[in-house]
Amino acid sequence: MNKKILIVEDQFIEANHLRIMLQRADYEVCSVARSVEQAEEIIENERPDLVLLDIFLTGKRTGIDLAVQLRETNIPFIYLSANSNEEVLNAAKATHPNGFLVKPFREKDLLVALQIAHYHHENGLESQLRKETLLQTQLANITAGLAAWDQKLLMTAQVLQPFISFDLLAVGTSGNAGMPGGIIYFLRIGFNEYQVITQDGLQTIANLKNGEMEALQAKTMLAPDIAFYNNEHFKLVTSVPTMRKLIADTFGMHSLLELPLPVTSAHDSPFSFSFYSRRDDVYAAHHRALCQRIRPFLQLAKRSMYQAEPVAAPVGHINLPASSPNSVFSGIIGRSPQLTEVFELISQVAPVDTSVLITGESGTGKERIADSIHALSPRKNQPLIKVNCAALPANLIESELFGHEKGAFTGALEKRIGRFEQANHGSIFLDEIGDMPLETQVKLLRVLQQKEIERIGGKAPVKVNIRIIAATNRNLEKEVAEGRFRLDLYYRLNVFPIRLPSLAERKDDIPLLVNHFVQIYSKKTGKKISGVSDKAIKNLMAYNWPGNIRELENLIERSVLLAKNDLIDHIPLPTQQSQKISEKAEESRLKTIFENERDYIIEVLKRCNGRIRGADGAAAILNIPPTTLGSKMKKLGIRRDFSI
Ligand SMILES: Nc1ncnc2c1ncn2[C@@H]1O[C@H](COP(=O)(O)OP(=O)(O)OP(=O)(O)O)[C@@H](O)[C@H]1O
Repeated sequence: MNKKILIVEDQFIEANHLRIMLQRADYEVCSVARSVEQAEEIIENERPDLVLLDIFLTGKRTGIDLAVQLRETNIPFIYLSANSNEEVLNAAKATHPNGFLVKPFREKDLLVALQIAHYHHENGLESQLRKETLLQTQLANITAGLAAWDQKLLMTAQVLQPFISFDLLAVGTSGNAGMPGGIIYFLRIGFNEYQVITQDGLQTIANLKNGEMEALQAKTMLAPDIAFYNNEHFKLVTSVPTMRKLIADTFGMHSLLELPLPVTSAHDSPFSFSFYSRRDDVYAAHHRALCQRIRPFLQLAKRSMYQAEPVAAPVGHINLPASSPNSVFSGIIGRSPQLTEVFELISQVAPVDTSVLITGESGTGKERIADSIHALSPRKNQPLIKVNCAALPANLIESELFGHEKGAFTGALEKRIGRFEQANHGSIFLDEIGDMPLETQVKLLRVLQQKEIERIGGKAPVKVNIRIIAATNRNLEKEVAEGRFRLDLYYRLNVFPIRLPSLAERKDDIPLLVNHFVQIYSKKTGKKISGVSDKAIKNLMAYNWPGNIRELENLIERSVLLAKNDLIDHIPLPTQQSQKISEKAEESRLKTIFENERDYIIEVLKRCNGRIRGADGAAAILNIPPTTLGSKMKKLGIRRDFSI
């Protein structure tokens, strides 16, 4: 059956042109809307399979306003816009479009974008369904199991987390009709690690007197049905003294999703799951829809808990050791909520073959994340081939990636198997994908679409079965807007984006990281260093880490090398401030080889305007190959814009 497309475009000529292109490709154009209002009416009557959506339309509302509704009703859409302004792109991106075409575009671009959008939509739906079936099975297994009720609750919290992300889950009954423990709280303290807090425990943490909590509970009216509260709504529901306000204030929560279970008999008391998140604007209509679908399973789980052997209610707050998938991420140090979120994304995406795009500043650990995605995937016993797209010379990149036949070009003395073929049945990590030349991008797109490669000089394409993990520290939307990165490739790669927070965004992880690196480098150097003083840690926490974890690691390595005592009590930081204050002192201080090398490379890069390759590039002046310069810059934490 032909797919039904709705065009939302207020320019008559453009809309007509689109209609012709679509009909030529056998799509059915159900209508053309000039405003959001018209589009809403058509969507209600026709339910198109996909919407092509201009951003600026006749009337007050924009395509971005309509996109929010399309997302909620699960209709895929592609933006069409002439406006490449970054702010608009960011607002559009926040609505998770299935594609973005920058006007003017070619017929070919439109057709590829449509194919990609359908592919993503269908795959997204399919994998969502698969995951949800798994969730239902897990809930049914918990229900049928023999664990005590508090264990069952903990297991329920754990299996819900990937679907409804929460920092605190309050679950239970305020009526206390036979349910031991009343309400119990699960505070997330790590990936799959929860602190279990009883009502007594909460009273202690919140510093309440006897009777005060009961008074708050009595004033807390549960919503009659599933409801979520973000932003202003959240402020409103937490403005009056109730349990919601108590939890929001005590734990710094900003969003709430409430899932009450239906009361089915006179003996039943109100029982609910309340998911709280520290992030703003987390819960949405799709969470409400999911809650509706899983509610019958939770109802069964609740009954089984009533029947479970009553055990003494836990006193105070206790830690229930959860099975520890943390160990899977053992090389990735950190427990901050920002990193925990990344772990969650990894565990969701690793088992499926979806392409992953890891973004984040240089030195945030993108390569580590790629390693763990591969290690957690069914391909873990097959190779993970790593390619640094920025370090490959432009004239060799193709033969490096796709291989060549003997004699394919001057100098091709032997047949060469490219990296893609080496990665067959495994994964390929394309680091610095934003630096890939445009001509190679076209070829990569073909690998993604057709799952085959062509060796240079080869006679027939070779089928490959590869999982793609790409990473970049560039802003790819900006690269697309400026014509340096292909939009169709961007959408193919950006199926599952993972953004790694900078170290400055997760400073809570600094003490753990410092400890980790101290241990590594003490072992390497054979020194017995017990740790770093509190004062030094405080200084490290105050610094803003432009070179991220790599910079921290380098600094600790140097401090361990230079340490004279078993406790490192001072770590000199390259802060701009301290540099200014003590410029004189700095002049008289002898620099280390590390600092000298770094400063010299930065100086040369500045003179070459950041150019690395070519006769007047930094590598030629330094008389080293560009690839060596690239790895030195990486090691020394120097970015391409030669800042550190
Ligand atoms: N969470 C972490 N725990 C421990 N070590 C880490 C962590 N994240 C990164 N590292 C270490 O920091 C250094 C930089 O990490 P990595 O090379 O993965 O960064 P990157 O984001 O890929 O950098 P670039 O964009 O420059 O390629 C590596 O030595 C890595 O082992």
